[in-house]
Amino acid sequence: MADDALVKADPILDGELVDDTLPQPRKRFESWWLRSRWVPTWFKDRNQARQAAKDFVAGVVRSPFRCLGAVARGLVAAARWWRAWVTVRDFREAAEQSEKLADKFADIRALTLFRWKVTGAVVAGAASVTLMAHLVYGIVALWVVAGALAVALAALGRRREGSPGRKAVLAGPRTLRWTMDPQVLVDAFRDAKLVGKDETLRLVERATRMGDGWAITVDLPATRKAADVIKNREALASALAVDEVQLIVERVRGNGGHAGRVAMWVADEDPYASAPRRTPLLDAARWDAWRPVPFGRDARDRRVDLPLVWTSLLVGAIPRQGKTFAARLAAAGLVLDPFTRLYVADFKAGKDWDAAGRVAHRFMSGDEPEHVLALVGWLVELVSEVQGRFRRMRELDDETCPESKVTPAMSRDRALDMPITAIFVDEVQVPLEDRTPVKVEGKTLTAGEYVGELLTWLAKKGPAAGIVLVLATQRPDSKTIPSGLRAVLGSRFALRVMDWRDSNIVLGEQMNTRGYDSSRLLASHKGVGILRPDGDAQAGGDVLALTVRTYYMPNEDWQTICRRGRELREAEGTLTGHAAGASMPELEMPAAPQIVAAPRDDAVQERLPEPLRAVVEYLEDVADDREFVPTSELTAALGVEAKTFAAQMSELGCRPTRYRLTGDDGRTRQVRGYLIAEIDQARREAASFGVKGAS
Ligand SMILES: Nc1ncnc2c1ncn2[C@@H]1O[C@H](COP(=O)(O)OP(=O)(O)OP(=O)(O)O)[C@@H](O)[C@H]1O
Repeated sequence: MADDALVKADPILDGELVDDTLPQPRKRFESWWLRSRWVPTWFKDRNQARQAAKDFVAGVVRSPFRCLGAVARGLVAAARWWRAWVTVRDFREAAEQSEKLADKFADIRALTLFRWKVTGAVVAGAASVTLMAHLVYGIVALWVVAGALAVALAALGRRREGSPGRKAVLAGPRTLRWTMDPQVLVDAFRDAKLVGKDETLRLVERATRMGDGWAITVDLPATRKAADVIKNREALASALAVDEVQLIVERVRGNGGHAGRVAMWVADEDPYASAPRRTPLLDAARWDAWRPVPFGRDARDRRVDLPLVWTSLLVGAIPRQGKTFAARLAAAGLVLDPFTRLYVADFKAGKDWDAAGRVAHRFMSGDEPEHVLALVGWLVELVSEVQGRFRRMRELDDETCPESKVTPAMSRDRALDMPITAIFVDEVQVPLEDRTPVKVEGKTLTAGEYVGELLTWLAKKGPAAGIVLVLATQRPDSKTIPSGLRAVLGSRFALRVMDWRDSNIVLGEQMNTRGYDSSRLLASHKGVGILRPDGDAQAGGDVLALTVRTYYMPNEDWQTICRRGRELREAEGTLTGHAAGASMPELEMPAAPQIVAAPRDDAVQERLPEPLRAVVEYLEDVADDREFVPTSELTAALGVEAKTFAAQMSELGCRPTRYRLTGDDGRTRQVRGYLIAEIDQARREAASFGVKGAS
């Protein structure tokens, strides 16, 4: 195809290198101007100035109508006052209340008559004065009188701050009224119980048109928190009469913000109803894996990029919501970097990932037990790769490797052989739930448990060594994804799930109470999910999480990207493994369950509670394949007192049992001790608890 042959060149940029990590000089006046409370915001910001000009023009155009309205209201108010005066209403009501109306009737009538006369005299006097003025000064006098009367009536009928006049029972749609009348916004905050009855908001930035919606920044009253507004976004959306997907509420952080400053944006219509956008990677000739990958757009149509290096990603959702599409987007950026090594395991066994076979170092698609065992093989391979990388990094000089972390230069240096290596596992619940037995260090585990352990180890240790883990699952429940694994996956993306518990499992505990619950997303909003970026990687600036609609990358675009990735690898000479046509190494597809060594994690071992740590170390030193170890042997070896030892071990979940042992003399005796499997179970539980506690 002709478009295959055409490769877009990188843009040629001309510029000057500026080290913006150094403190930048800023002119004092400029700094004062921008920070001062006395300088109006429209002098500081072009957008605000434009909006102020628009508001001014709108104000001028609307002013005759507003003036007319005020005069009419004034006329009504004056008429009401006069009626009450002329009928002596206050006197009459007081008499009614004290049940003396009959006694006072004559007085009231006399007073009414008198007030009518006064009214008549005033009207006649005013009319004759006006007439005389007209005769003396002509028509001008009439205009002056009418003008003075209008001004007086308009002043009487003007809307006073905080009293927007009489409210109709059915006020009609509230939508967007707040953009013109900030009092409506204050009322909405009060109705949503975000501010008290006597509290009000302070306008920081007036309502401005931004994209296809309106943005406004307000300060909450002292002690009220922006986090609560985010949490109760739905109530505020209801008070403003918009769908909650149209309302974006963010806390303003950093220098210009504080805990009570809220930036709101209200979309004119459902921001996800429009056609999805294609990924910009389609136009990129190549990509750098170290650059955050274009992932999607938020409701305000701002681009959201996802850093992948030095972190890992968990994608969770119910079926058909766009999980695979999201994971493929992350993969696309790495496919377009020829220095990246890819492992792709598609347990969905569909066609979605097939194109990755052209570029991947290891690739498989299937959901049989042999595929799970192949994955075990890959993971073991990656574990030893990570251990090897750390060993080699220790030997490198400080200039090449300043810390025990892969750098961009190191990842591209072929002599060092430490490329960014990403492993994508779609439908990761399939291997995690597999029950095929595998023997590890003489102990039998299910393949699922072992995959869980290996993935946890890789997610914890791998990122610094340039390993990126991307896992997608259809079943984000606590039984499928071990908590130890979840705790170490840095970035999370939750598309629609069944309930808030599943959402919390993907996004993290208590996220629903902080206003992030992906079970509330609409089924029709495919590809829309909540992204919780890695705190260290800072994908979304300072936000905790944000709603994103992923770019749309159908299969044909994905194939184009993979084809381009292959061409780039061919040109750089980095095509390896499966993509280069290498036959599957034995490790990849073992015929029978294989014995593989569990990775030893010194850091976790260090954190094991005593005396478990001492027991584990002793058993490792002895290194035999017994099923049972007598208590007497352990107490003698560790030099501890038997009773205390038994109590401590019980607390850690290891209870002693009686076991038949055959002695050297051939006689069988019953001894008390511990099953190795139980000790191992306690070790694993303590280790994963340690990870959770540390994170
Ligand atoms: N960003 C997007 N914009 C619009 N539609 C999308 C987007 N992402 C995914 N979709 C649509 O959602 C459908 C389901 O996507 P995908 O196959 O990724 O779902 P899945 O969650 O992986 O499903 P399963 O669990 O069945 O594997 C796709 O066919 C696609 O048309």
